[in-house]
Amino acid sequence: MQKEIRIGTRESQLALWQANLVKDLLTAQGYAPVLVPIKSEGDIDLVTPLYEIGVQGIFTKTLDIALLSGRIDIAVHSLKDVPTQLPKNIIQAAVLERGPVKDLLVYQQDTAFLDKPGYIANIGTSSLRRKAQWLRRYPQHQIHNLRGNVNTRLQKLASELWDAAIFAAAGLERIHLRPTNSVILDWMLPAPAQGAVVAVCREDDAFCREACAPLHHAATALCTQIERDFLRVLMGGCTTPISAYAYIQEGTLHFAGELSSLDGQTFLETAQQLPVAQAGDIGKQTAAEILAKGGDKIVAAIRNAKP
Ligand SMILES: NCc1[nH]cc(CCC(=O)O)c1CC(=O)O
Repeated sequence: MQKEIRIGTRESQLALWQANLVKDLLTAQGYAPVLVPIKSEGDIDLVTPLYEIGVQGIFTKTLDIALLSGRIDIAVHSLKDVPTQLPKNIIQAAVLERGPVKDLLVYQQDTAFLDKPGYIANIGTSSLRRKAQWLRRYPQHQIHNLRGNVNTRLQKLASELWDAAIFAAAGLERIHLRPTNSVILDWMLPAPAQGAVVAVCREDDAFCREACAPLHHAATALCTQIERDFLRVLMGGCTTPISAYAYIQEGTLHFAGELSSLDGQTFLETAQQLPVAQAGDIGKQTAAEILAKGGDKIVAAIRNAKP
């Protein structure tokens, strides 16, 4: 009999969808995976000192601990939620082929409000990146905080008198919750690694690394690594108005990245195209250039604005 692979996941509908995807792919490879849903960090007795293992991300912390303590063998995450610095002894075992990348506007009535001059629309989002880009395009609009998982955020939008709210298309489309009243925001530059799913495991777990290897999608891994390099060099793992998107078309890697002030009024951006084979360091390089061009001042202002 095959050795069981325990896949740890958060309990939201999207998290379970992602974990089931990994489960199905591993099953197809002949493995015997089982899901281990794990409650959010508040429900767990945290004995292991976090600072010792260097665990950072609020979404990934609990699963990192479960992994390092041997309670699970693999953890599945939205790569967007994973800190750029992984904890010691945790590695990306597989970056899955990317799904929908863009952001999505879910509106209450229609989108006519976008073209009404002077109209002060109410828009829900808690993302600094979405807020900054939205306010640059629609400076008069009012942004409202909208937290929670995609299900609770959709409910909240429906219960508020807001005009619209912004979501990751991947989050809604994957669990078939994209409402008819929605439109892709093609002009909005997504978050680093948006739409990508990662399976992580312990570095010393040769069995799981081998099991996950066929799930790895090299092009997605390269593109998201470039995007996350851009984020890491600019700002580290904090939530920030940093956007980055890389994709490959006919051997050419296209990269766009942006650092914005919180109000969206000041921003520095980069757009690059180069052969895939030469693209590995482009996220790091362009982030360093942006810092040197005054990005350091934008970053300092963002840090100081934080409570
Ligand atoms: N920040 C939460 C989060 N993390 C991943 C997704 C959706 C899936 C993805 O972007 O890969 C979402 C929801 C959202 O941003 O609307």
